[in-house]
Amino acid sequence: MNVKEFIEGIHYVGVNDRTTSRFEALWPLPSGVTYNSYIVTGTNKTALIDGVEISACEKLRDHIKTVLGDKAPDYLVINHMEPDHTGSIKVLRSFYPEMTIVGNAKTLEMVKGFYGIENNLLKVADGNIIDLGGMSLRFTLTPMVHWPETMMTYVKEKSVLFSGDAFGCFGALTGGITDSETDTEQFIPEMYRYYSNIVGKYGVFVQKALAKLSSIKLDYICPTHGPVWHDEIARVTAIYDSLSKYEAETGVVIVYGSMYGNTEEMAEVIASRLAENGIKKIRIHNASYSHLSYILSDIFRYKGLIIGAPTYSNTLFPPIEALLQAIKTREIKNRVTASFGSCTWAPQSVKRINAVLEEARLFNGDIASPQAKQAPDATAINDCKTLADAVAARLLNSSPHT
Ligand SMILES: Cc1cc2nc3c(=O)[nH]c(=O)nc-3n(C[C@H](O)[C@H](O)[C@H](O)COP(=O)(O)O)c2cc1C
Repeated sequence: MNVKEFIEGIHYVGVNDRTTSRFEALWPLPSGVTYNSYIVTGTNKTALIDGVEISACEKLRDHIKTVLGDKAPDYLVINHMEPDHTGSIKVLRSFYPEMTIVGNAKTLEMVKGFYGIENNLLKVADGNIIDLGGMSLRFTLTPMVHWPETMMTYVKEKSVLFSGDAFGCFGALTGGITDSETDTEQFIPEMYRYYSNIVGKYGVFVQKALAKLSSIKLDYICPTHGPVWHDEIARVTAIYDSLSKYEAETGVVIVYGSMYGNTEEMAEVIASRLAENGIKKIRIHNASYSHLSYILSDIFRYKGLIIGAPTYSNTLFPPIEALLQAIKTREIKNRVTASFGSCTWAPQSVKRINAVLEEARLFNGDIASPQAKQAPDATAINDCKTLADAVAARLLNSSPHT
């Protein structure tokens, strides 16, 4: 049972889920996920911060009982309405009818809309404080750090921030609750994947939230997924700062689609030539086999992006079309991009890749796109090498993390 008083007066009461295979019915969960919930105990009142997904509700209730016995929490604070945190609130309400649900104006509208709950609600605004007795909850609105209602809750007396989805990651906990007690290397890649897929579109809003939080003292960050951050606060806030500015490391992601190996051969030539040019961090994805979430995670991480595809029914091979739309949706910026493709009679794939890159403001028109007709011939191979040289030169001449 994951119940632990990790700071005096603050308990972790969250739940591990190792059976749901896809988060939001989209993102694979090879190591599971957590639904984090916390209890803050003051001398007069108690507050449950964030709830859990409906299937985890019974476990959450057991955890609450372990901490509070038969007493009900006085408040349930909702930092984020997404049902992986609120799916349980109707049932929790039936367990604890006297518990007041706390949220901002947008949250409470959603509480009514999703769950039909209209009574015993407390509306809070930016900067409002609830005093629990020796512990206080201060609310900071951080809209669009995922949804419009998202907010964070700060306990000044302990310098603890309940950050909602921000700083969260996929992966169930493996015994330890805080980063001091666990191997965080299992979670950091999953923080990149979580950010890129779930929060990535909202970089501007993450920057606004980071600015709002910059003056407060942070000893613990308690997100809704993954471990509680304490020792590694500087590391995870730097990751968030960098990702939300669309900064990237020197490295190249090559993503390609290929049915019969012709486009794949071009990808291999490009990768070899990049390596000859001194690029070490090269990540290659066959888009029919790598899950989109891992491809996007690498694209957020590395500065170079080279996309290749065959022409398919007079347009683009479908997995690459889907990838391009996902890139566009996330408004990814500041990448060195290039494209390549293959066809048999009428080339369309490169035209389409470049058109979507252009719509996404990611098109570098000065790097030519190699095209193979049937198997790549000497000219196509040579053009792939020229492309790799141009991308490498751009990357090696720009400073890392820009
Ligand atoms: C279902 C299907 C649709 C295709 N549509 C086109 C097309 O519209 N125009 C074209 O020039 N080639 C088309 N091709 C041919 C491929 O683009 C070409 O063979 C290419 O080299 C395949 O690359 P790959 O070996 O990387 O899969 C099609 C091939 C398949 C299997």
